[in-house]
Amino acid sequence: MVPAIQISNLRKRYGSVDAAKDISFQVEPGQIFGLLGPNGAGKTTTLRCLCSLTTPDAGDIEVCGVSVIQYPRASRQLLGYVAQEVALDKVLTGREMLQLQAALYHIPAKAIPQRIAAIVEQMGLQDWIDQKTGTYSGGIRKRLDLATGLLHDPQVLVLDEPTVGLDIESRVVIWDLLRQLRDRGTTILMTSHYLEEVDALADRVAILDRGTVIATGTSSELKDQVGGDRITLRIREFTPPDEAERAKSLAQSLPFVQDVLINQAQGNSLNLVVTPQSDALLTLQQALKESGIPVFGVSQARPSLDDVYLAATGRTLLDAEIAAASSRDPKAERKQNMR
Ligand SMILES: Nc1ncnc2c1ncn2[C@@H]1O[C@H](COP(=O)(O)OP(=O)(O)OP(=O)(O)O)[C@@H](O)[C@H]1O
Repeated sequence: MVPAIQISNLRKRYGSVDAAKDISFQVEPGQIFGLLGPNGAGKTTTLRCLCSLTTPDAGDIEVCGVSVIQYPRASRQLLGYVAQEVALDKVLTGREMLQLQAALYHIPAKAIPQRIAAIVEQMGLQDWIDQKTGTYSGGIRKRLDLATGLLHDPQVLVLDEPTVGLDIESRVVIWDLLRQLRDRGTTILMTSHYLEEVDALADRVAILDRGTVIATGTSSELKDQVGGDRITLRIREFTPPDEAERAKSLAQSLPFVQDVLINQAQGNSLNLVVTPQSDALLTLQQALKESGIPVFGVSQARPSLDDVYLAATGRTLLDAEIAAASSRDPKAERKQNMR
C-alpha cells in the first residue's frame, strides 16, 4: 500500500539553526500519527515542508505517492492544513469564512452550499455557523479551523497543535471529531507537546528532539522499549542539590534500582527507573528513613511517553520546553514565515 505520507531525510535550516536535521517517518493511510516533541523540536517546520509552505534544503516528501517537491500544487490538493494560529476575520460569519475558503480551493460554485452544509454538520457547527467569528470560543474557532482544512475533502489532514490553549472539555470534543474523521478514512498527521493527547489519539507516534526523530512506534511499543517502572521521589519541595545527590547514591545502592536522574526543573526531585516489584516503594522509603533523608512525596507508575523522551535525551519534555522558550525569537520567525 502506498503510504499516505513518506518523509525521508528531511533537512531545513534557518540561518544557523538546524530546524530539521534528518527527519524520516512514514504514515499509513487511515491512521492518526502524532509528532511529539518540545517547543523548537522541528514539528512545525516538518509540517510546513510537507504542505509546501517552505522549501526543504534536502530530503524527499511524498503525499499519497505524489512528490511535494516536484508537484507542490498536486500534493496540496491532497492535504488540508490547519496551522497553530489561524487568523480569523472577526466580522465575518463562519459560513462567510468557509465560502471564501471554498473559492480559494476552486470548489465549483454550485457544489459549495452542499459541501459547507456537510462539513458544518460533521463538525457540529450548526448553532454557530451564521454568527460572527469574533463571538466564538476557542473550541468553536478550532472546529471552524478544522472545517476549513476539510472543505476540499483532502485525503490527509495536517494539524499543528490542534488543541493548544483549549480547556479540557473542548479538547475532548476535538479528540472525538478527529477519531470520527480517522474512522471515516481520513489520515491525520498532528503535532502536539501534550503527552496525554498523543497517548489518547495517535495510532503511531514519532518523538522529535532538536530536529531529529529519536523514537517511532505505537505508544505502548515505545513505553515497553524503555522498560521498568518509574518512581518519582521528592525529598523536599525544593531539595538542596547536595541532599539530592545523597539520596541518589542511596537509591543507586538498592538492587532493584536501574537508573536515577535528578530533575532540576522539578526542584531536584529524583526520577528512578526500577525493576517492577511490589515492595519497591516501601524498601526505598525505609532506606531513606534510616539515612535521615525526609520524603515530601513519592509515587510509582508505569513508564509514560515522557519517560521515553527522558530515556533518549536525558531531560524531560518540560525541561526541554523551558530551555527552548528562552532561546527563540517568535517575532523574527513570524516575519520569516510570511516571506
Ligand atoms: N522562520 C524561522 N526563522 C528562524 N528560525 C526558525 C523559523 N522557524 C523555526 N525556527 C527555529 O527552528 C527550530 C524549530 O522550530 P519549529 O517551529 O519547527 O519547532 P516546533 O517543534 O514546531 O515548536 P513549536 O511547537 O513551538 O512551533 C526552533 O529553534 C526555531 O527557533
